[in-house]
Amino acid sequence: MYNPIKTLKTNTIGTLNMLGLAKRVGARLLLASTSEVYGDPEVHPQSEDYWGHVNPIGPRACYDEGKRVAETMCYAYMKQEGVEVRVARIFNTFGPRMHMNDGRVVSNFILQALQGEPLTVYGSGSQTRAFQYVSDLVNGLVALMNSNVSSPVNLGNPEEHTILEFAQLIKNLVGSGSEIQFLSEAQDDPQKRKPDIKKAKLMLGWEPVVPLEEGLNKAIHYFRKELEYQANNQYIPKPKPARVKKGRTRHS
Ligand SMILES: O=C(O)[C@H]1O[C@H](OP(=O)(O)OP(=O)(O)OC[C@H]2O[C@@H](n3ccc(=O)[nH]c3=O)[C@H](O)[C@@H]2O)[C@H](O)[C@@H](O)[C@@H]1O
Repeated sequence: MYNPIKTLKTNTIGTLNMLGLAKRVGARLLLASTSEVYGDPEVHPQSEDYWGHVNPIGPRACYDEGKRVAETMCYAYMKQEGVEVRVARIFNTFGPRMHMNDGRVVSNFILQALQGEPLTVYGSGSQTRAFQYVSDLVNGLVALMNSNVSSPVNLGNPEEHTILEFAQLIKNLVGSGSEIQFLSEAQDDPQKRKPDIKKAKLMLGWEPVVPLEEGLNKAIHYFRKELEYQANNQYIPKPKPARVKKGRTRHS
């Protein structure tokens, strides 16, 4: 994490401030929680009743533990002060208008493929993720806020891929000649992640509808236009460098 103290303050003090405000004005509060509360999960797929597997002192802890305590605070305010809370556990999400340089895998791979740079895979690429398109998430959040479900709900697309498959898919969709470059694995990187969305289906009547390739094509289109625009303005964004330990680099 780029700034662990700021991440912790936002998740803890920020959530506390918002809960205080919600109590004062009688508002319903939506917590944008995360699949990261499950850590590097030993249960697969992850359902809401799984308590998770988080390293409390690792490099991701500021985010994982920050979100976990944010959830704890929501339920303390609900119980003690009657604040209405809705808690969405959001799984990996992408789409147009996502930040081009925040270092996440979708933005990195698309930028790298469009710029003819190597696609940087951390570790062997056998770790998995399931990616949801942003409009599906927004519909899920609206359904959750309009529901009477106060317990946490997973919002994600259960279509799971390895990161290496994902790199190849993006290369193909972009039509890029980029090579795939293997870098050292990121510390405490969750090895598997896939949402169990039975609860959202049953209680919200929600499920994702946008196929992965369709969503990726929209994101690629957006990134291409942004690059063109920024090239005309003399600014070429670069993918954020690998947030990994120094190590041996392999090429495929
Ligand atoms: O959606 C979620 O649940 C969480 O997902 C992400 O965390 P992460 O799954 O680690 O997302 P990425 O940083 O995009 O990484 C996904 C995978 O791709 C790998 N990766 C990432 C970037 C890259 O250039 N190459 C690469 O192989 C990572 O090691 C990881 O295995 C976000 O960083 C969190 O904010 C969010 O809460």
